[in-house]
Amino acid sequence: MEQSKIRNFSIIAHIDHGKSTLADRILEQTEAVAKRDMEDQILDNMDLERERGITIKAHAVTLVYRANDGEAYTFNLIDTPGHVDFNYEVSRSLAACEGAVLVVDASQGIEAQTLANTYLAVDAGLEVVPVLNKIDLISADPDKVAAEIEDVIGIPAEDAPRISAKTGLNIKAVMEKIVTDIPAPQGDPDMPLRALIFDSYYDAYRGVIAYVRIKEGTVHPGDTIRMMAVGSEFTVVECGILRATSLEPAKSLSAGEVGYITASIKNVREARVGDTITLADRPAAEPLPGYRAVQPMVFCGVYPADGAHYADLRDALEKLQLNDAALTFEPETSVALGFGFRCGFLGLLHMEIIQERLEREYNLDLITTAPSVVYHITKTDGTKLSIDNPTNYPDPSHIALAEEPIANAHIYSPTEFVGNIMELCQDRRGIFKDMKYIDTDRVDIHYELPLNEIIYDFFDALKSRTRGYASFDYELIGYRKSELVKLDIMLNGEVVDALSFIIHAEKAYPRARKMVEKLKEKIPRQLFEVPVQACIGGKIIARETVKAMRKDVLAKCYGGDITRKKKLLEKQKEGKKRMRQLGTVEVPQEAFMAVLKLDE
Ligand SMILES: Nc1nc2c(ncn2[C@@H]2O[C@H](COP(=O)(O)OP(=O)(O)OP(=O)(O)O)[C@@H](O)[C@H]2O)c(=O)[nH]1
Repeated sequence: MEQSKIRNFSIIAHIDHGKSTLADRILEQTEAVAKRDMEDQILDNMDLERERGITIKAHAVTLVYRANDGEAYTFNLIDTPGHVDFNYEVSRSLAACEGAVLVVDASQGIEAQTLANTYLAVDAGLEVVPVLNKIDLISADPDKVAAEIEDVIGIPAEDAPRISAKTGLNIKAVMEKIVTDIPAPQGDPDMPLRALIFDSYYDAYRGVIAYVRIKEGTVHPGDTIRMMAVGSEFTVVECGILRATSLEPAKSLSAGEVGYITASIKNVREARVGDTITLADRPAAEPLPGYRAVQPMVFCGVYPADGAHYADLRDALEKLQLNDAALTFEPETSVALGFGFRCGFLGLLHMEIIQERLEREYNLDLITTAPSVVYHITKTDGTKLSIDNPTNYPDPSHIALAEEPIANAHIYSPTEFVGNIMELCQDRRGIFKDMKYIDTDRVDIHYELPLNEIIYDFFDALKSRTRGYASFDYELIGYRKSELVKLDIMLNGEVVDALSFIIHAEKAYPRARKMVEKLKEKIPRQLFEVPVQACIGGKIIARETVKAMRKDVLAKCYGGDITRKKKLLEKQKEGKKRMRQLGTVEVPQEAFMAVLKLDE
């Protein structure tokens, strides 16, 4: 294929600004899919994605567009996820392109991820083509938003296409811009192969399907390829082009092209996003820049509600991991919850998605423990530890230095909420850095926030304090010394390990208070009195008591209606299944959930 007729691009946007809708329209207008096959948001093919209306994994598709100049152009459209948890995937997708279409909602203006994603694109050296979307809305103000793009981002936007992805208005203008403004790829097809893996997924029949951008060289079926970072080698079974609803085999893929490679690879870990593929017998000297193994940032314990389902949970996690190199898990045991797994995630959204998929697709009932970040501990004897599980937190007398991860956070909001936002950030131990005006009525507030203050419910709290108007973006900047303590919860005098967590000393008391109150509320009365206590290193800092009483479900059942009695007893039994016997105390699953979401 002639390189001058190829355009490789991504669409980037803040969440909900219309990226997927625009992709659909482009697919429709290039007739990549017959109208009748056109399902809304065809690129978002995971059920959960469609339901939540977010894009989780990056996808790609090859299209043919006949431009006004009469020529046929090959468009490789690479979709990117819009959420911060998946930033690494965004930047790898961008590295596969020469340009990015920046979609900005003309009724909302620039938001946190508009800027974060634009910076990623600019860093990757891409040509950014701005597009003003949703001009069908009465509240749209394209002139103002165009000015905002010029002022804040610094790219010309006066002739940016003004479109409605929903109604299909002006989509052609976007496609012409792609042809005229985005450079064609360059790269020598005769050089040693260098192909960037920007996405991969596991298919039960073919093994891993690696989505690649060929930067230099050529690859054919039968070639022996080597993954430069991982080091493993495979024989190419098939390569080809990504059509909207199918994979189309080709004789070869060469420099400038985007496509897929299959090579009987058994696990996505062998074909990691960001790795460079080369040929084993004629390897490239250097891999493409920027590969890094993604590190999980948030950890939690995941346990089957019914211990008998442990093996099912393991199978499900293994299956999910085939497709998700960022998910980690290892067996863990808890006195309270039995056998389960310590799982690592990129962030909270990633964690929620995995939990939901486990429950939904694998029909598992789960109990999860409070999410934790990774703390760095230096012990008095000099050993350094990374702690992601409160259970492994050393005795305070052995700790010389405790450090926690810190994030750079940017919050974009209308000016009227600045007070509320600052109050929230201050309350979350934030350090104010600066505040910039985006335009007369919106600001960019920059804070340094401890990651463990973000992972609980920061986003929800931010939304409720700003009536949903604020947007938020963060990146990890490093570790900082902190006063940390491990807070334990005791029921009837016994520590429930699954409820322990690590927290800043200043926050420990109010949190302990709330937890014991919540537990008191959620734990049903038992045959005996149950003290609920919170303690730090054996010192009790809060206490409540669950009074003794047995709930007699038959109390209201007068007379001799045996079927009704049976029904009630059955119901009680059902409820019990969801109870956990913790030492001598029965705790409903609900109680675990409740203490994780204290603000509700
Ligand atoms: N009125 C109007 N609504 C639009 C337009 N484009 C998209 N929308 C709506 O905006 C919402 C978000 O659109 P999506 O395309 O899912 O947004 P997205 O940017 O892909 O979101 P993520 O996949 O989460 O990143 C949907 O409800 C769309 O129907 C438009 O031009 N006009």
